[in-house]
Amino acid sequence: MMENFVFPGLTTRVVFGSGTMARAEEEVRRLGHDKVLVLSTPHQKADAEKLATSLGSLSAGIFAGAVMHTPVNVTEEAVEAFRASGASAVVSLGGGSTTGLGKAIALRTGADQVVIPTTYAGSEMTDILGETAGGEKTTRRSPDIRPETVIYDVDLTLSLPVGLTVTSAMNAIAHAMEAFYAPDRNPVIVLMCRDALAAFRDGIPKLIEDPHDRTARAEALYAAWCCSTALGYVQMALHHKLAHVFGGSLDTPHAETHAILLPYTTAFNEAAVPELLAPIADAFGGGSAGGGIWDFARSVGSPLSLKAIGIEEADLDRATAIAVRNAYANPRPIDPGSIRELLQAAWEGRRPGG
Ligand SMILES: NC(=O)c1ccc[n+]([C@@H]2O[C@H](COP(=O)([O-])OP(=O)(O)OC[C@H]3O[C@@H](n4cnc5c(N)ncnc54)[C@H](O)[C@@H]3O)[C@@H](O)[C@H]2O)c1
Ligand SMILES: O=C(O)CCC(=O)CC(=O)O
Repeated sequence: MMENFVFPGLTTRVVFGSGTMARAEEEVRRLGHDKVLVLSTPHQKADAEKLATSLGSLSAGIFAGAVMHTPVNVTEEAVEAFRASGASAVVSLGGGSTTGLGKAIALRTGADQVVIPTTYAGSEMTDILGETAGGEKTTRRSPDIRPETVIYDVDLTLSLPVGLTVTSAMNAIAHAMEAFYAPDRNPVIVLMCRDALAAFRDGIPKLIEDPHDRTARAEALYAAWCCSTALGYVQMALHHKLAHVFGGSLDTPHAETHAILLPYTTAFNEAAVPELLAPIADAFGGGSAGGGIWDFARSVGSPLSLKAIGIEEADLDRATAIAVRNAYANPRPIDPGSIRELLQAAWEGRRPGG
């Protein structure tokens, strides 16, 4: 039977395709701005400079200091640069770290945001901002955080290294996984997530063979848009909470952390809501959602254990304590014992369900 639902509408304008970055000027002007600050990480500064040049008189300069997990001290420096530049909007060129910085600036100054994503992390379609201060990551949601315009340019993802292609896709799949059981899910989001799973399942092996396969890159970026949209309209639960604990308190790399935890959080919640996670088992096989996603992760060379990214076994108790501190809408009740068991399995890299 069809469940009751609310469909909130999709508010962010999306421009998708190949070569679409050339439309940045038109999109900024469409929002009514005549000065923008271009944002990037230090690694993508050359790309930001090219973009700023192409924006001509619209460009008020570049801030190329975005850092993973959005540290508040970096944001403060960027806000100062934004105010000094005379810009009224930001153009964020890069992965989730750059998008996060743009959101943090927007929240503090009211700036509009045009985001040009270059990974599959999926921050661009959400109203979520995670920020790190004092060794802890806190998350908030607000309509003021959600970007006004997103330009997906397939060409910009051709340079994404294979390792990050795989783990960033796993990060996106995690958004779909939690959307399937979110209390505020709706049929449109569920359809988008099903389509995204198939696109990643078929596209990622092709990108491992040939990272410049434009058709597969387009499929993967489309899938990333679907998953980001899902994350932007539903509540996050255990999986994202655990990823934030490791990222915020133990400074683990974001995409890898998601990739490693995903089979375990999936299996944990599958025990409570197998019917809601059936699309994952359908997409990846393996006899179960948790087992299927672990098999897929192994087949595409995704990291499989927390141990492999430098987490000490002794860190698991602290991570458990932080993870159970706040309540969130998880379909299976959470207690320290079961979370510690989940983390032990993820630390060792054991296949869920044997
Ligand atoms: N708020 C949200 O809704 C949301 C959602 C997902 C992720 N995030 C945040 O995003 C951050 C992680 O984002 P990420 O995984 O995209 O990492 P990232 O943005 O830090 O990118 C990783 C590295 O890859 C480089 N890079 C990005 N795209 C590239 C490309 N096409 N070619 C070559 N190099 C490229 C970047 O410059 C950076 O050095 C975290 O801080 C996370 O919390 C937020
Ligand atoms: O901006 C954040 O860090 C919170 C949302 C988020 O990180 C989504 C994710 O974990 O991929």
